[in-house]
Amino acid sequence: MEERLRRTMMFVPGNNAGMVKDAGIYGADSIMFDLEDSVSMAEKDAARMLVYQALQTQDYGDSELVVRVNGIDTPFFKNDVFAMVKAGIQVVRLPKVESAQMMLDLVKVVEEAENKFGIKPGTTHVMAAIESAKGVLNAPEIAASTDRMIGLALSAEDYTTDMKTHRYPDGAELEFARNMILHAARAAGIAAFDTVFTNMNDVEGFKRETEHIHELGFDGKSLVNPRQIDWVNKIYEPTKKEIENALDVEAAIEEAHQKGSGVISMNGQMVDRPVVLRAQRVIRLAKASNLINEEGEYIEK
Ligand SMILES: CC(C)(COP(=O)(O)OP(=O)(O)OC[C@H]1O[C@@H](n2cnc3c(N)ncnc32)[C@H](O)[C@@H]1OP(=O)(O)O)[C@@H](O)C(=O)NCCC(=O)NCCSC(=O)C[C@@](O)(CC(=O)O)C(=O)O
Ligand SMILES: [Mg+2]
Repeated sequence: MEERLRRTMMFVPGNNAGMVKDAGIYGADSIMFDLEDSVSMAEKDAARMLVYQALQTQDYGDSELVVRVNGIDTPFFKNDVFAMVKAGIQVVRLPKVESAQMMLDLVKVVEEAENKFGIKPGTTHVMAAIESAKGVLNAPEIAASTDRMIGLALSAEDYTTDMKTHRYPDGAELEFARNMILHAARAAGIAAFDTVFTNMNDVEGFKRETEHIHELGFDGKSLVNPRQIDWVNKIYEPTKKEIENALDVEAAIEEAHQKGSGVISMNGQMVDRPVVLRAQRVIRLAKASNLINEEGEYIEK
């Protein structure tokens, strides 16, 4: 199955009826309804109900639908998971994950809910938000905890609090966590999401951070505002040179396969499986940015 692009995962406060209703119009790769920290204690039940109803009635287009449920140790957790699974959510994001066991406990409840509501077992995927030193150190076992996992996310607001620091413009305080999470995710074959950037007035800071995590190899970022979607997409857009090279690689490997080989030389450059995989990702990103036409050619903008 073709890997899904997950450049932008936008938080939508689950108690904000307007935002929940319109969340589909911005073109986020993933929409993440939040039942946790953006919702006050008094509104937990109302938010769950609002998101449940929206999932039944709204059209969110091609966006992947994710919900951040309340933590496993809260009185809201089980009701959140049951309601969201019943509503057909695609991914349940568990906050403040510190061990593989927490993911297994989540999966047990997801399984119960799938059985209860007659949903095909295994349909609902899960992901973990890493928000503490313990979570970062256990990232490899968390990433590999269950076949339902689609990704790990760094949650820098809680993480920096746990580390007794705060966020700095150069992001040095996050480098270890970023690298651990990225390596754990890649080793398990799942996605890695960088953290939210919450200062809406610092557009340059947001872009600098996104360029950095793009270079490191993150699939994308968690976002708090729709304006951030285009900025991320622009940074993840491949260049004309990268796209043309990827198209040449596809053609060259096709020729190699026809000759019964898995490797070929293209302008003196060896083309083999890893080069092909990179080219395929470039082509997926280019298609998502409308930079390749039906005939598979680069579109000059
Ligand atoms: C930041 C701000 C207040 C700015 O307000 P502003 O008013 O300046 O926004 P404007 O740009 O003016 O809005 C223009 C139009 O977009 C609409 N619109 C805006 N935001 C939208 C949105 N998110 N979804 C859909 N629609 C949206 C809006 O309704 C308006 O629509 P309209 O009136 O029709 O024009 C607002 O965005 C917002 O509330 N964001 C969500 C905050 C949130 O969810 N926080 C919790 C997650 S973090 C966390 O918990 C930390 C973490 O756990 C994270 C981890 O784990 O990763 C960790 O530890 O790190
Ligand atoms: Mg948090």
